[in-house]
Amino acid sequence: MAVESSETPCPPFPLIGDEDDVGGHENQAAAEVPQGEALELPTVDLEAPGPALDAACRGLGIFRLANHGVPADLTARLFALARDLLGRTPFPEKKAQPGYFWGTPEEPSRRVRPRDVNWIEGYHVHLAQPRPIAVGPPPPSDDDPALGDLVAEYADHMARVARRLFDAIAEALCLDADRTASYINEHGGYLRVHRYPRCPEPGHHGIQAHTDSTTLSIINQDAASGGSGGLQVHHDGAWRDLAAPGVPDDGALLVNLGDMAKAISADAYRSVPHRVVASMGDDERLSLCYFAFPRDDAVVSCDGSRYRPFTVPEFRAQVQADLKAIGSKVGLERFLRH
Ligand SMILES: O=C(O)CCC(=O)C(=O)O
Ligand SMILES: [Fe+2]
Repeated sequence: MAVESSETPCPPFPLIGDEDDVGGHENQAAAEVPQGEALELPTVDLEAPGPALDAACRGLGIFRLANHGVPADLTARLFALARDLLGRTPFPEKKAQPGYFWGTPEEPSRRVRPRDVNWIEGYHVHLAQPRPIAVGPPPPSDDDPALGDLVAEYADHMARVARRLFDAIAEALCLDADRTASYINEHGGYLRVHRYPRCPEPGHHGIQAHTDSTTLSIINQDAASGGSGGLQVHHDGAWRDLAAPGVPDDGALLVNLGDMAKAISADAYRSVPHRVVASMGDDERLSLCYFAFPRDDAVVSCDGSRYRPFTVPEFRAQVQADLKAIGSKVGLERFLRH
């Protein structure tokens, strides 16, 4: 049995209670690593990143970003539209829309257990596609915004923020002009609009633990999600919620570094393991996530690095091969020099 009927907006997420292979398995999510105290994140000011940026990248690998210049009303309109589209549209209609995804993309070669299916749905947008961006349904009338138009406007802000941030990172890492230009492709990459629907059963993840394969990722969570909103970071041997910001709804973005930032800094910067717990209370979580990678033709390398030089297409191919063979990403360890 699944939770959904064809009339409801909820995708057909499977329940753990219906698993037929539970014998001998512990509930992984419940049995896991201890939960530590909420983590206070440093704040970096995009207008004056200074030494705080380098320190945050070396320390936690995740920080709040203030003074980013993304208009609050653009974010609010995007969240309102996404909430409406994803929260009300019957699932069969949603799944026919361009860019829609839900759950965990299944590898044909392996069976994903119900407890491993992510309780998430949303829209996935490749930013390199020509505009107008084809995502979601057509707007009901010419006076209504198309999801693709709002996403395009938001993506332009993300590109500006990512470039500015990366220029400051490149300066801190003393990267040459070529690497500064090519280690982040701010107009490529992708953007995801996430909804974590309410989940009726404990033990599920919104997104299971992972590191991003990006240079950097920028997360914007809706105000209703509060401080942490289900996002957790693995730090000092425990999963930690994020402490609420000093000022509620301070409008800051969250930035986390990914594997490419770790590689180009010879492990000086952290690619932080994180996950999202499934939405259990009354608030369901929404987030806008922007993912930026090096250009495809950039050779990712760093003096003194443990990793051999590689390109993003090589890295992606390895991740896909590992997902197929063992069901999970191995990541940078696959690129260690011998
Ligand atoms: O939705 C979020 O806040 C985080 C999602 C995430 O970690 C990812 O998509 O890689
Ligand atoms: Fe992530």
